[in-house]
Amino acid sequence: MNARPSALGIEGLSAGYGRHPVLDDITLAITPGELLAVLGPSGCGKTTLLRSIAGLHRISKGSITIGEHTVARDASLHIAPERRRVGLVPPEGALFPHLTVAATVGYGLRRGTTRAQRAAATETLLDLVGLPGYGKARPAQLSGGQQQRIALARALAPTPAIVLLDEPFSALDAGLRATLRADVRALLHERRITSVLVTHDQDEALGMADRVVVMLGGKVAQIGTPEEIYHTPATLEVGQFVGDSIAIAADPRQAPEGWARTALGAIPILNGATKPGTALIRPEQIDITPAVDASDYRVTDVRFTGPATIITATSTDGATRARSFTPGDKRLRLGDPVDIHVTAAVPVFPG
Ligand SMILES: Nc1ncnc2c1ncn2[C@@H]1O[C@H](COP(=O)(O)OP(=O)(O)OP(=O)(O)O)[C@@H](O)[C@H]1O
Repeated sequence: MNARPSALGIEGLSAGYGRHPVLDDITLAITPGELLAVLGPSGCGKTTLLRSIAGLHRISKGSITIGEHTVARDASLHIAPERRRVGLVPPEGALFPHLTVAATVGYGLRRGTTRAQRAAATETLLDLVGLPGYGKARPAQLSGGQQQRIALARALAPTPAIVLLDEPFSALDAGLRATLRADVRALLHERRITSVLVTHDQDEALGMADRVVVMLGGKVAQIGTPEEIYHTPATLEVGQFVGDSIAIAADPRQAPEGWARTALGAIPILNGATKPGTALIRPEQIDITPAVDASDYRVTDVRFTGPATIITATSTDGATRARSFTPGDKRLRLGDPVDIHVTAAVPVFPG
């Protein structure tokens, strides 16, 4: 038994729109202070899950528990959003244009506090999100990133049990997105704020979260640490959705134990597969080097990206292609004959 209470527990949750089912039997638990990312392609139901937790969408089956309180059970129990102690940060802040920053953040502070207490608490929150002294500003005077910081301060004001972030950085340009991700992650961790981050951005999910839930087609496909999701995907589908990869036929029969025969030669395998299947290989697990002898592979693309050069090699019959990330310039040119080595043990999936 796990003695640690969950900050959020979801059991057998199903939900949809009218007759259109979206979420199918979702079960997951979040520990206090954890940052969980929900990662999935567009339309898989991420926002519906977040809105169900927030109480903005009625579930049809299962239950949602926040701390010790069950806030939704089947279609029969539905606690109103304002009584769930959740703070929501929507994709583009959705700040009221006519309210000042102080009024926006102060709005969420608990009733019963004096004006002076609210002003002090507001300033503390603005400090926390890196915008001290911005109380008098209005949304139109703020950048997109500043608006998102205010939306976070507003969500944190009533000291919620859980903060839900719905694609909070999607409207920002790349540089600002990276800064804000790092700042928000540090803030949530320092304060041990339990949070759920919905995103379709893999870098964001892997780089920010303590654990990641991969959702495919309304179901939980895998829950794990970013490293587990990336290196030991539960299925070929998860592996192909998260990160770059190539998939090739692999046959562990007629190969030494722990190895499989593939079009790239014998490769080491991870998960003890004994039947023919499909190996999933990441570009950083592939080494492409100038051919020592005659080779069936030629360089078909060289792409410089700054920190790495991406080299693609293709077999002369066109059937097999491998991609490799290599730091710097490997002095390979289009058309060069090459050898391909798989440098790490990789998973093999059935089929
Ligand atoms: N109000 C609605 N009425 C009917 N169907 C809806 C409604 N909102 C969403 N859907 C449908 O539910 C499914 C899941 O939508 P949802 O917004 O939860 O997905 P998502 O994973 O958040 O997608 P995205 O990353 O594009 O925001 C989609 O097929 C969508 O068309």
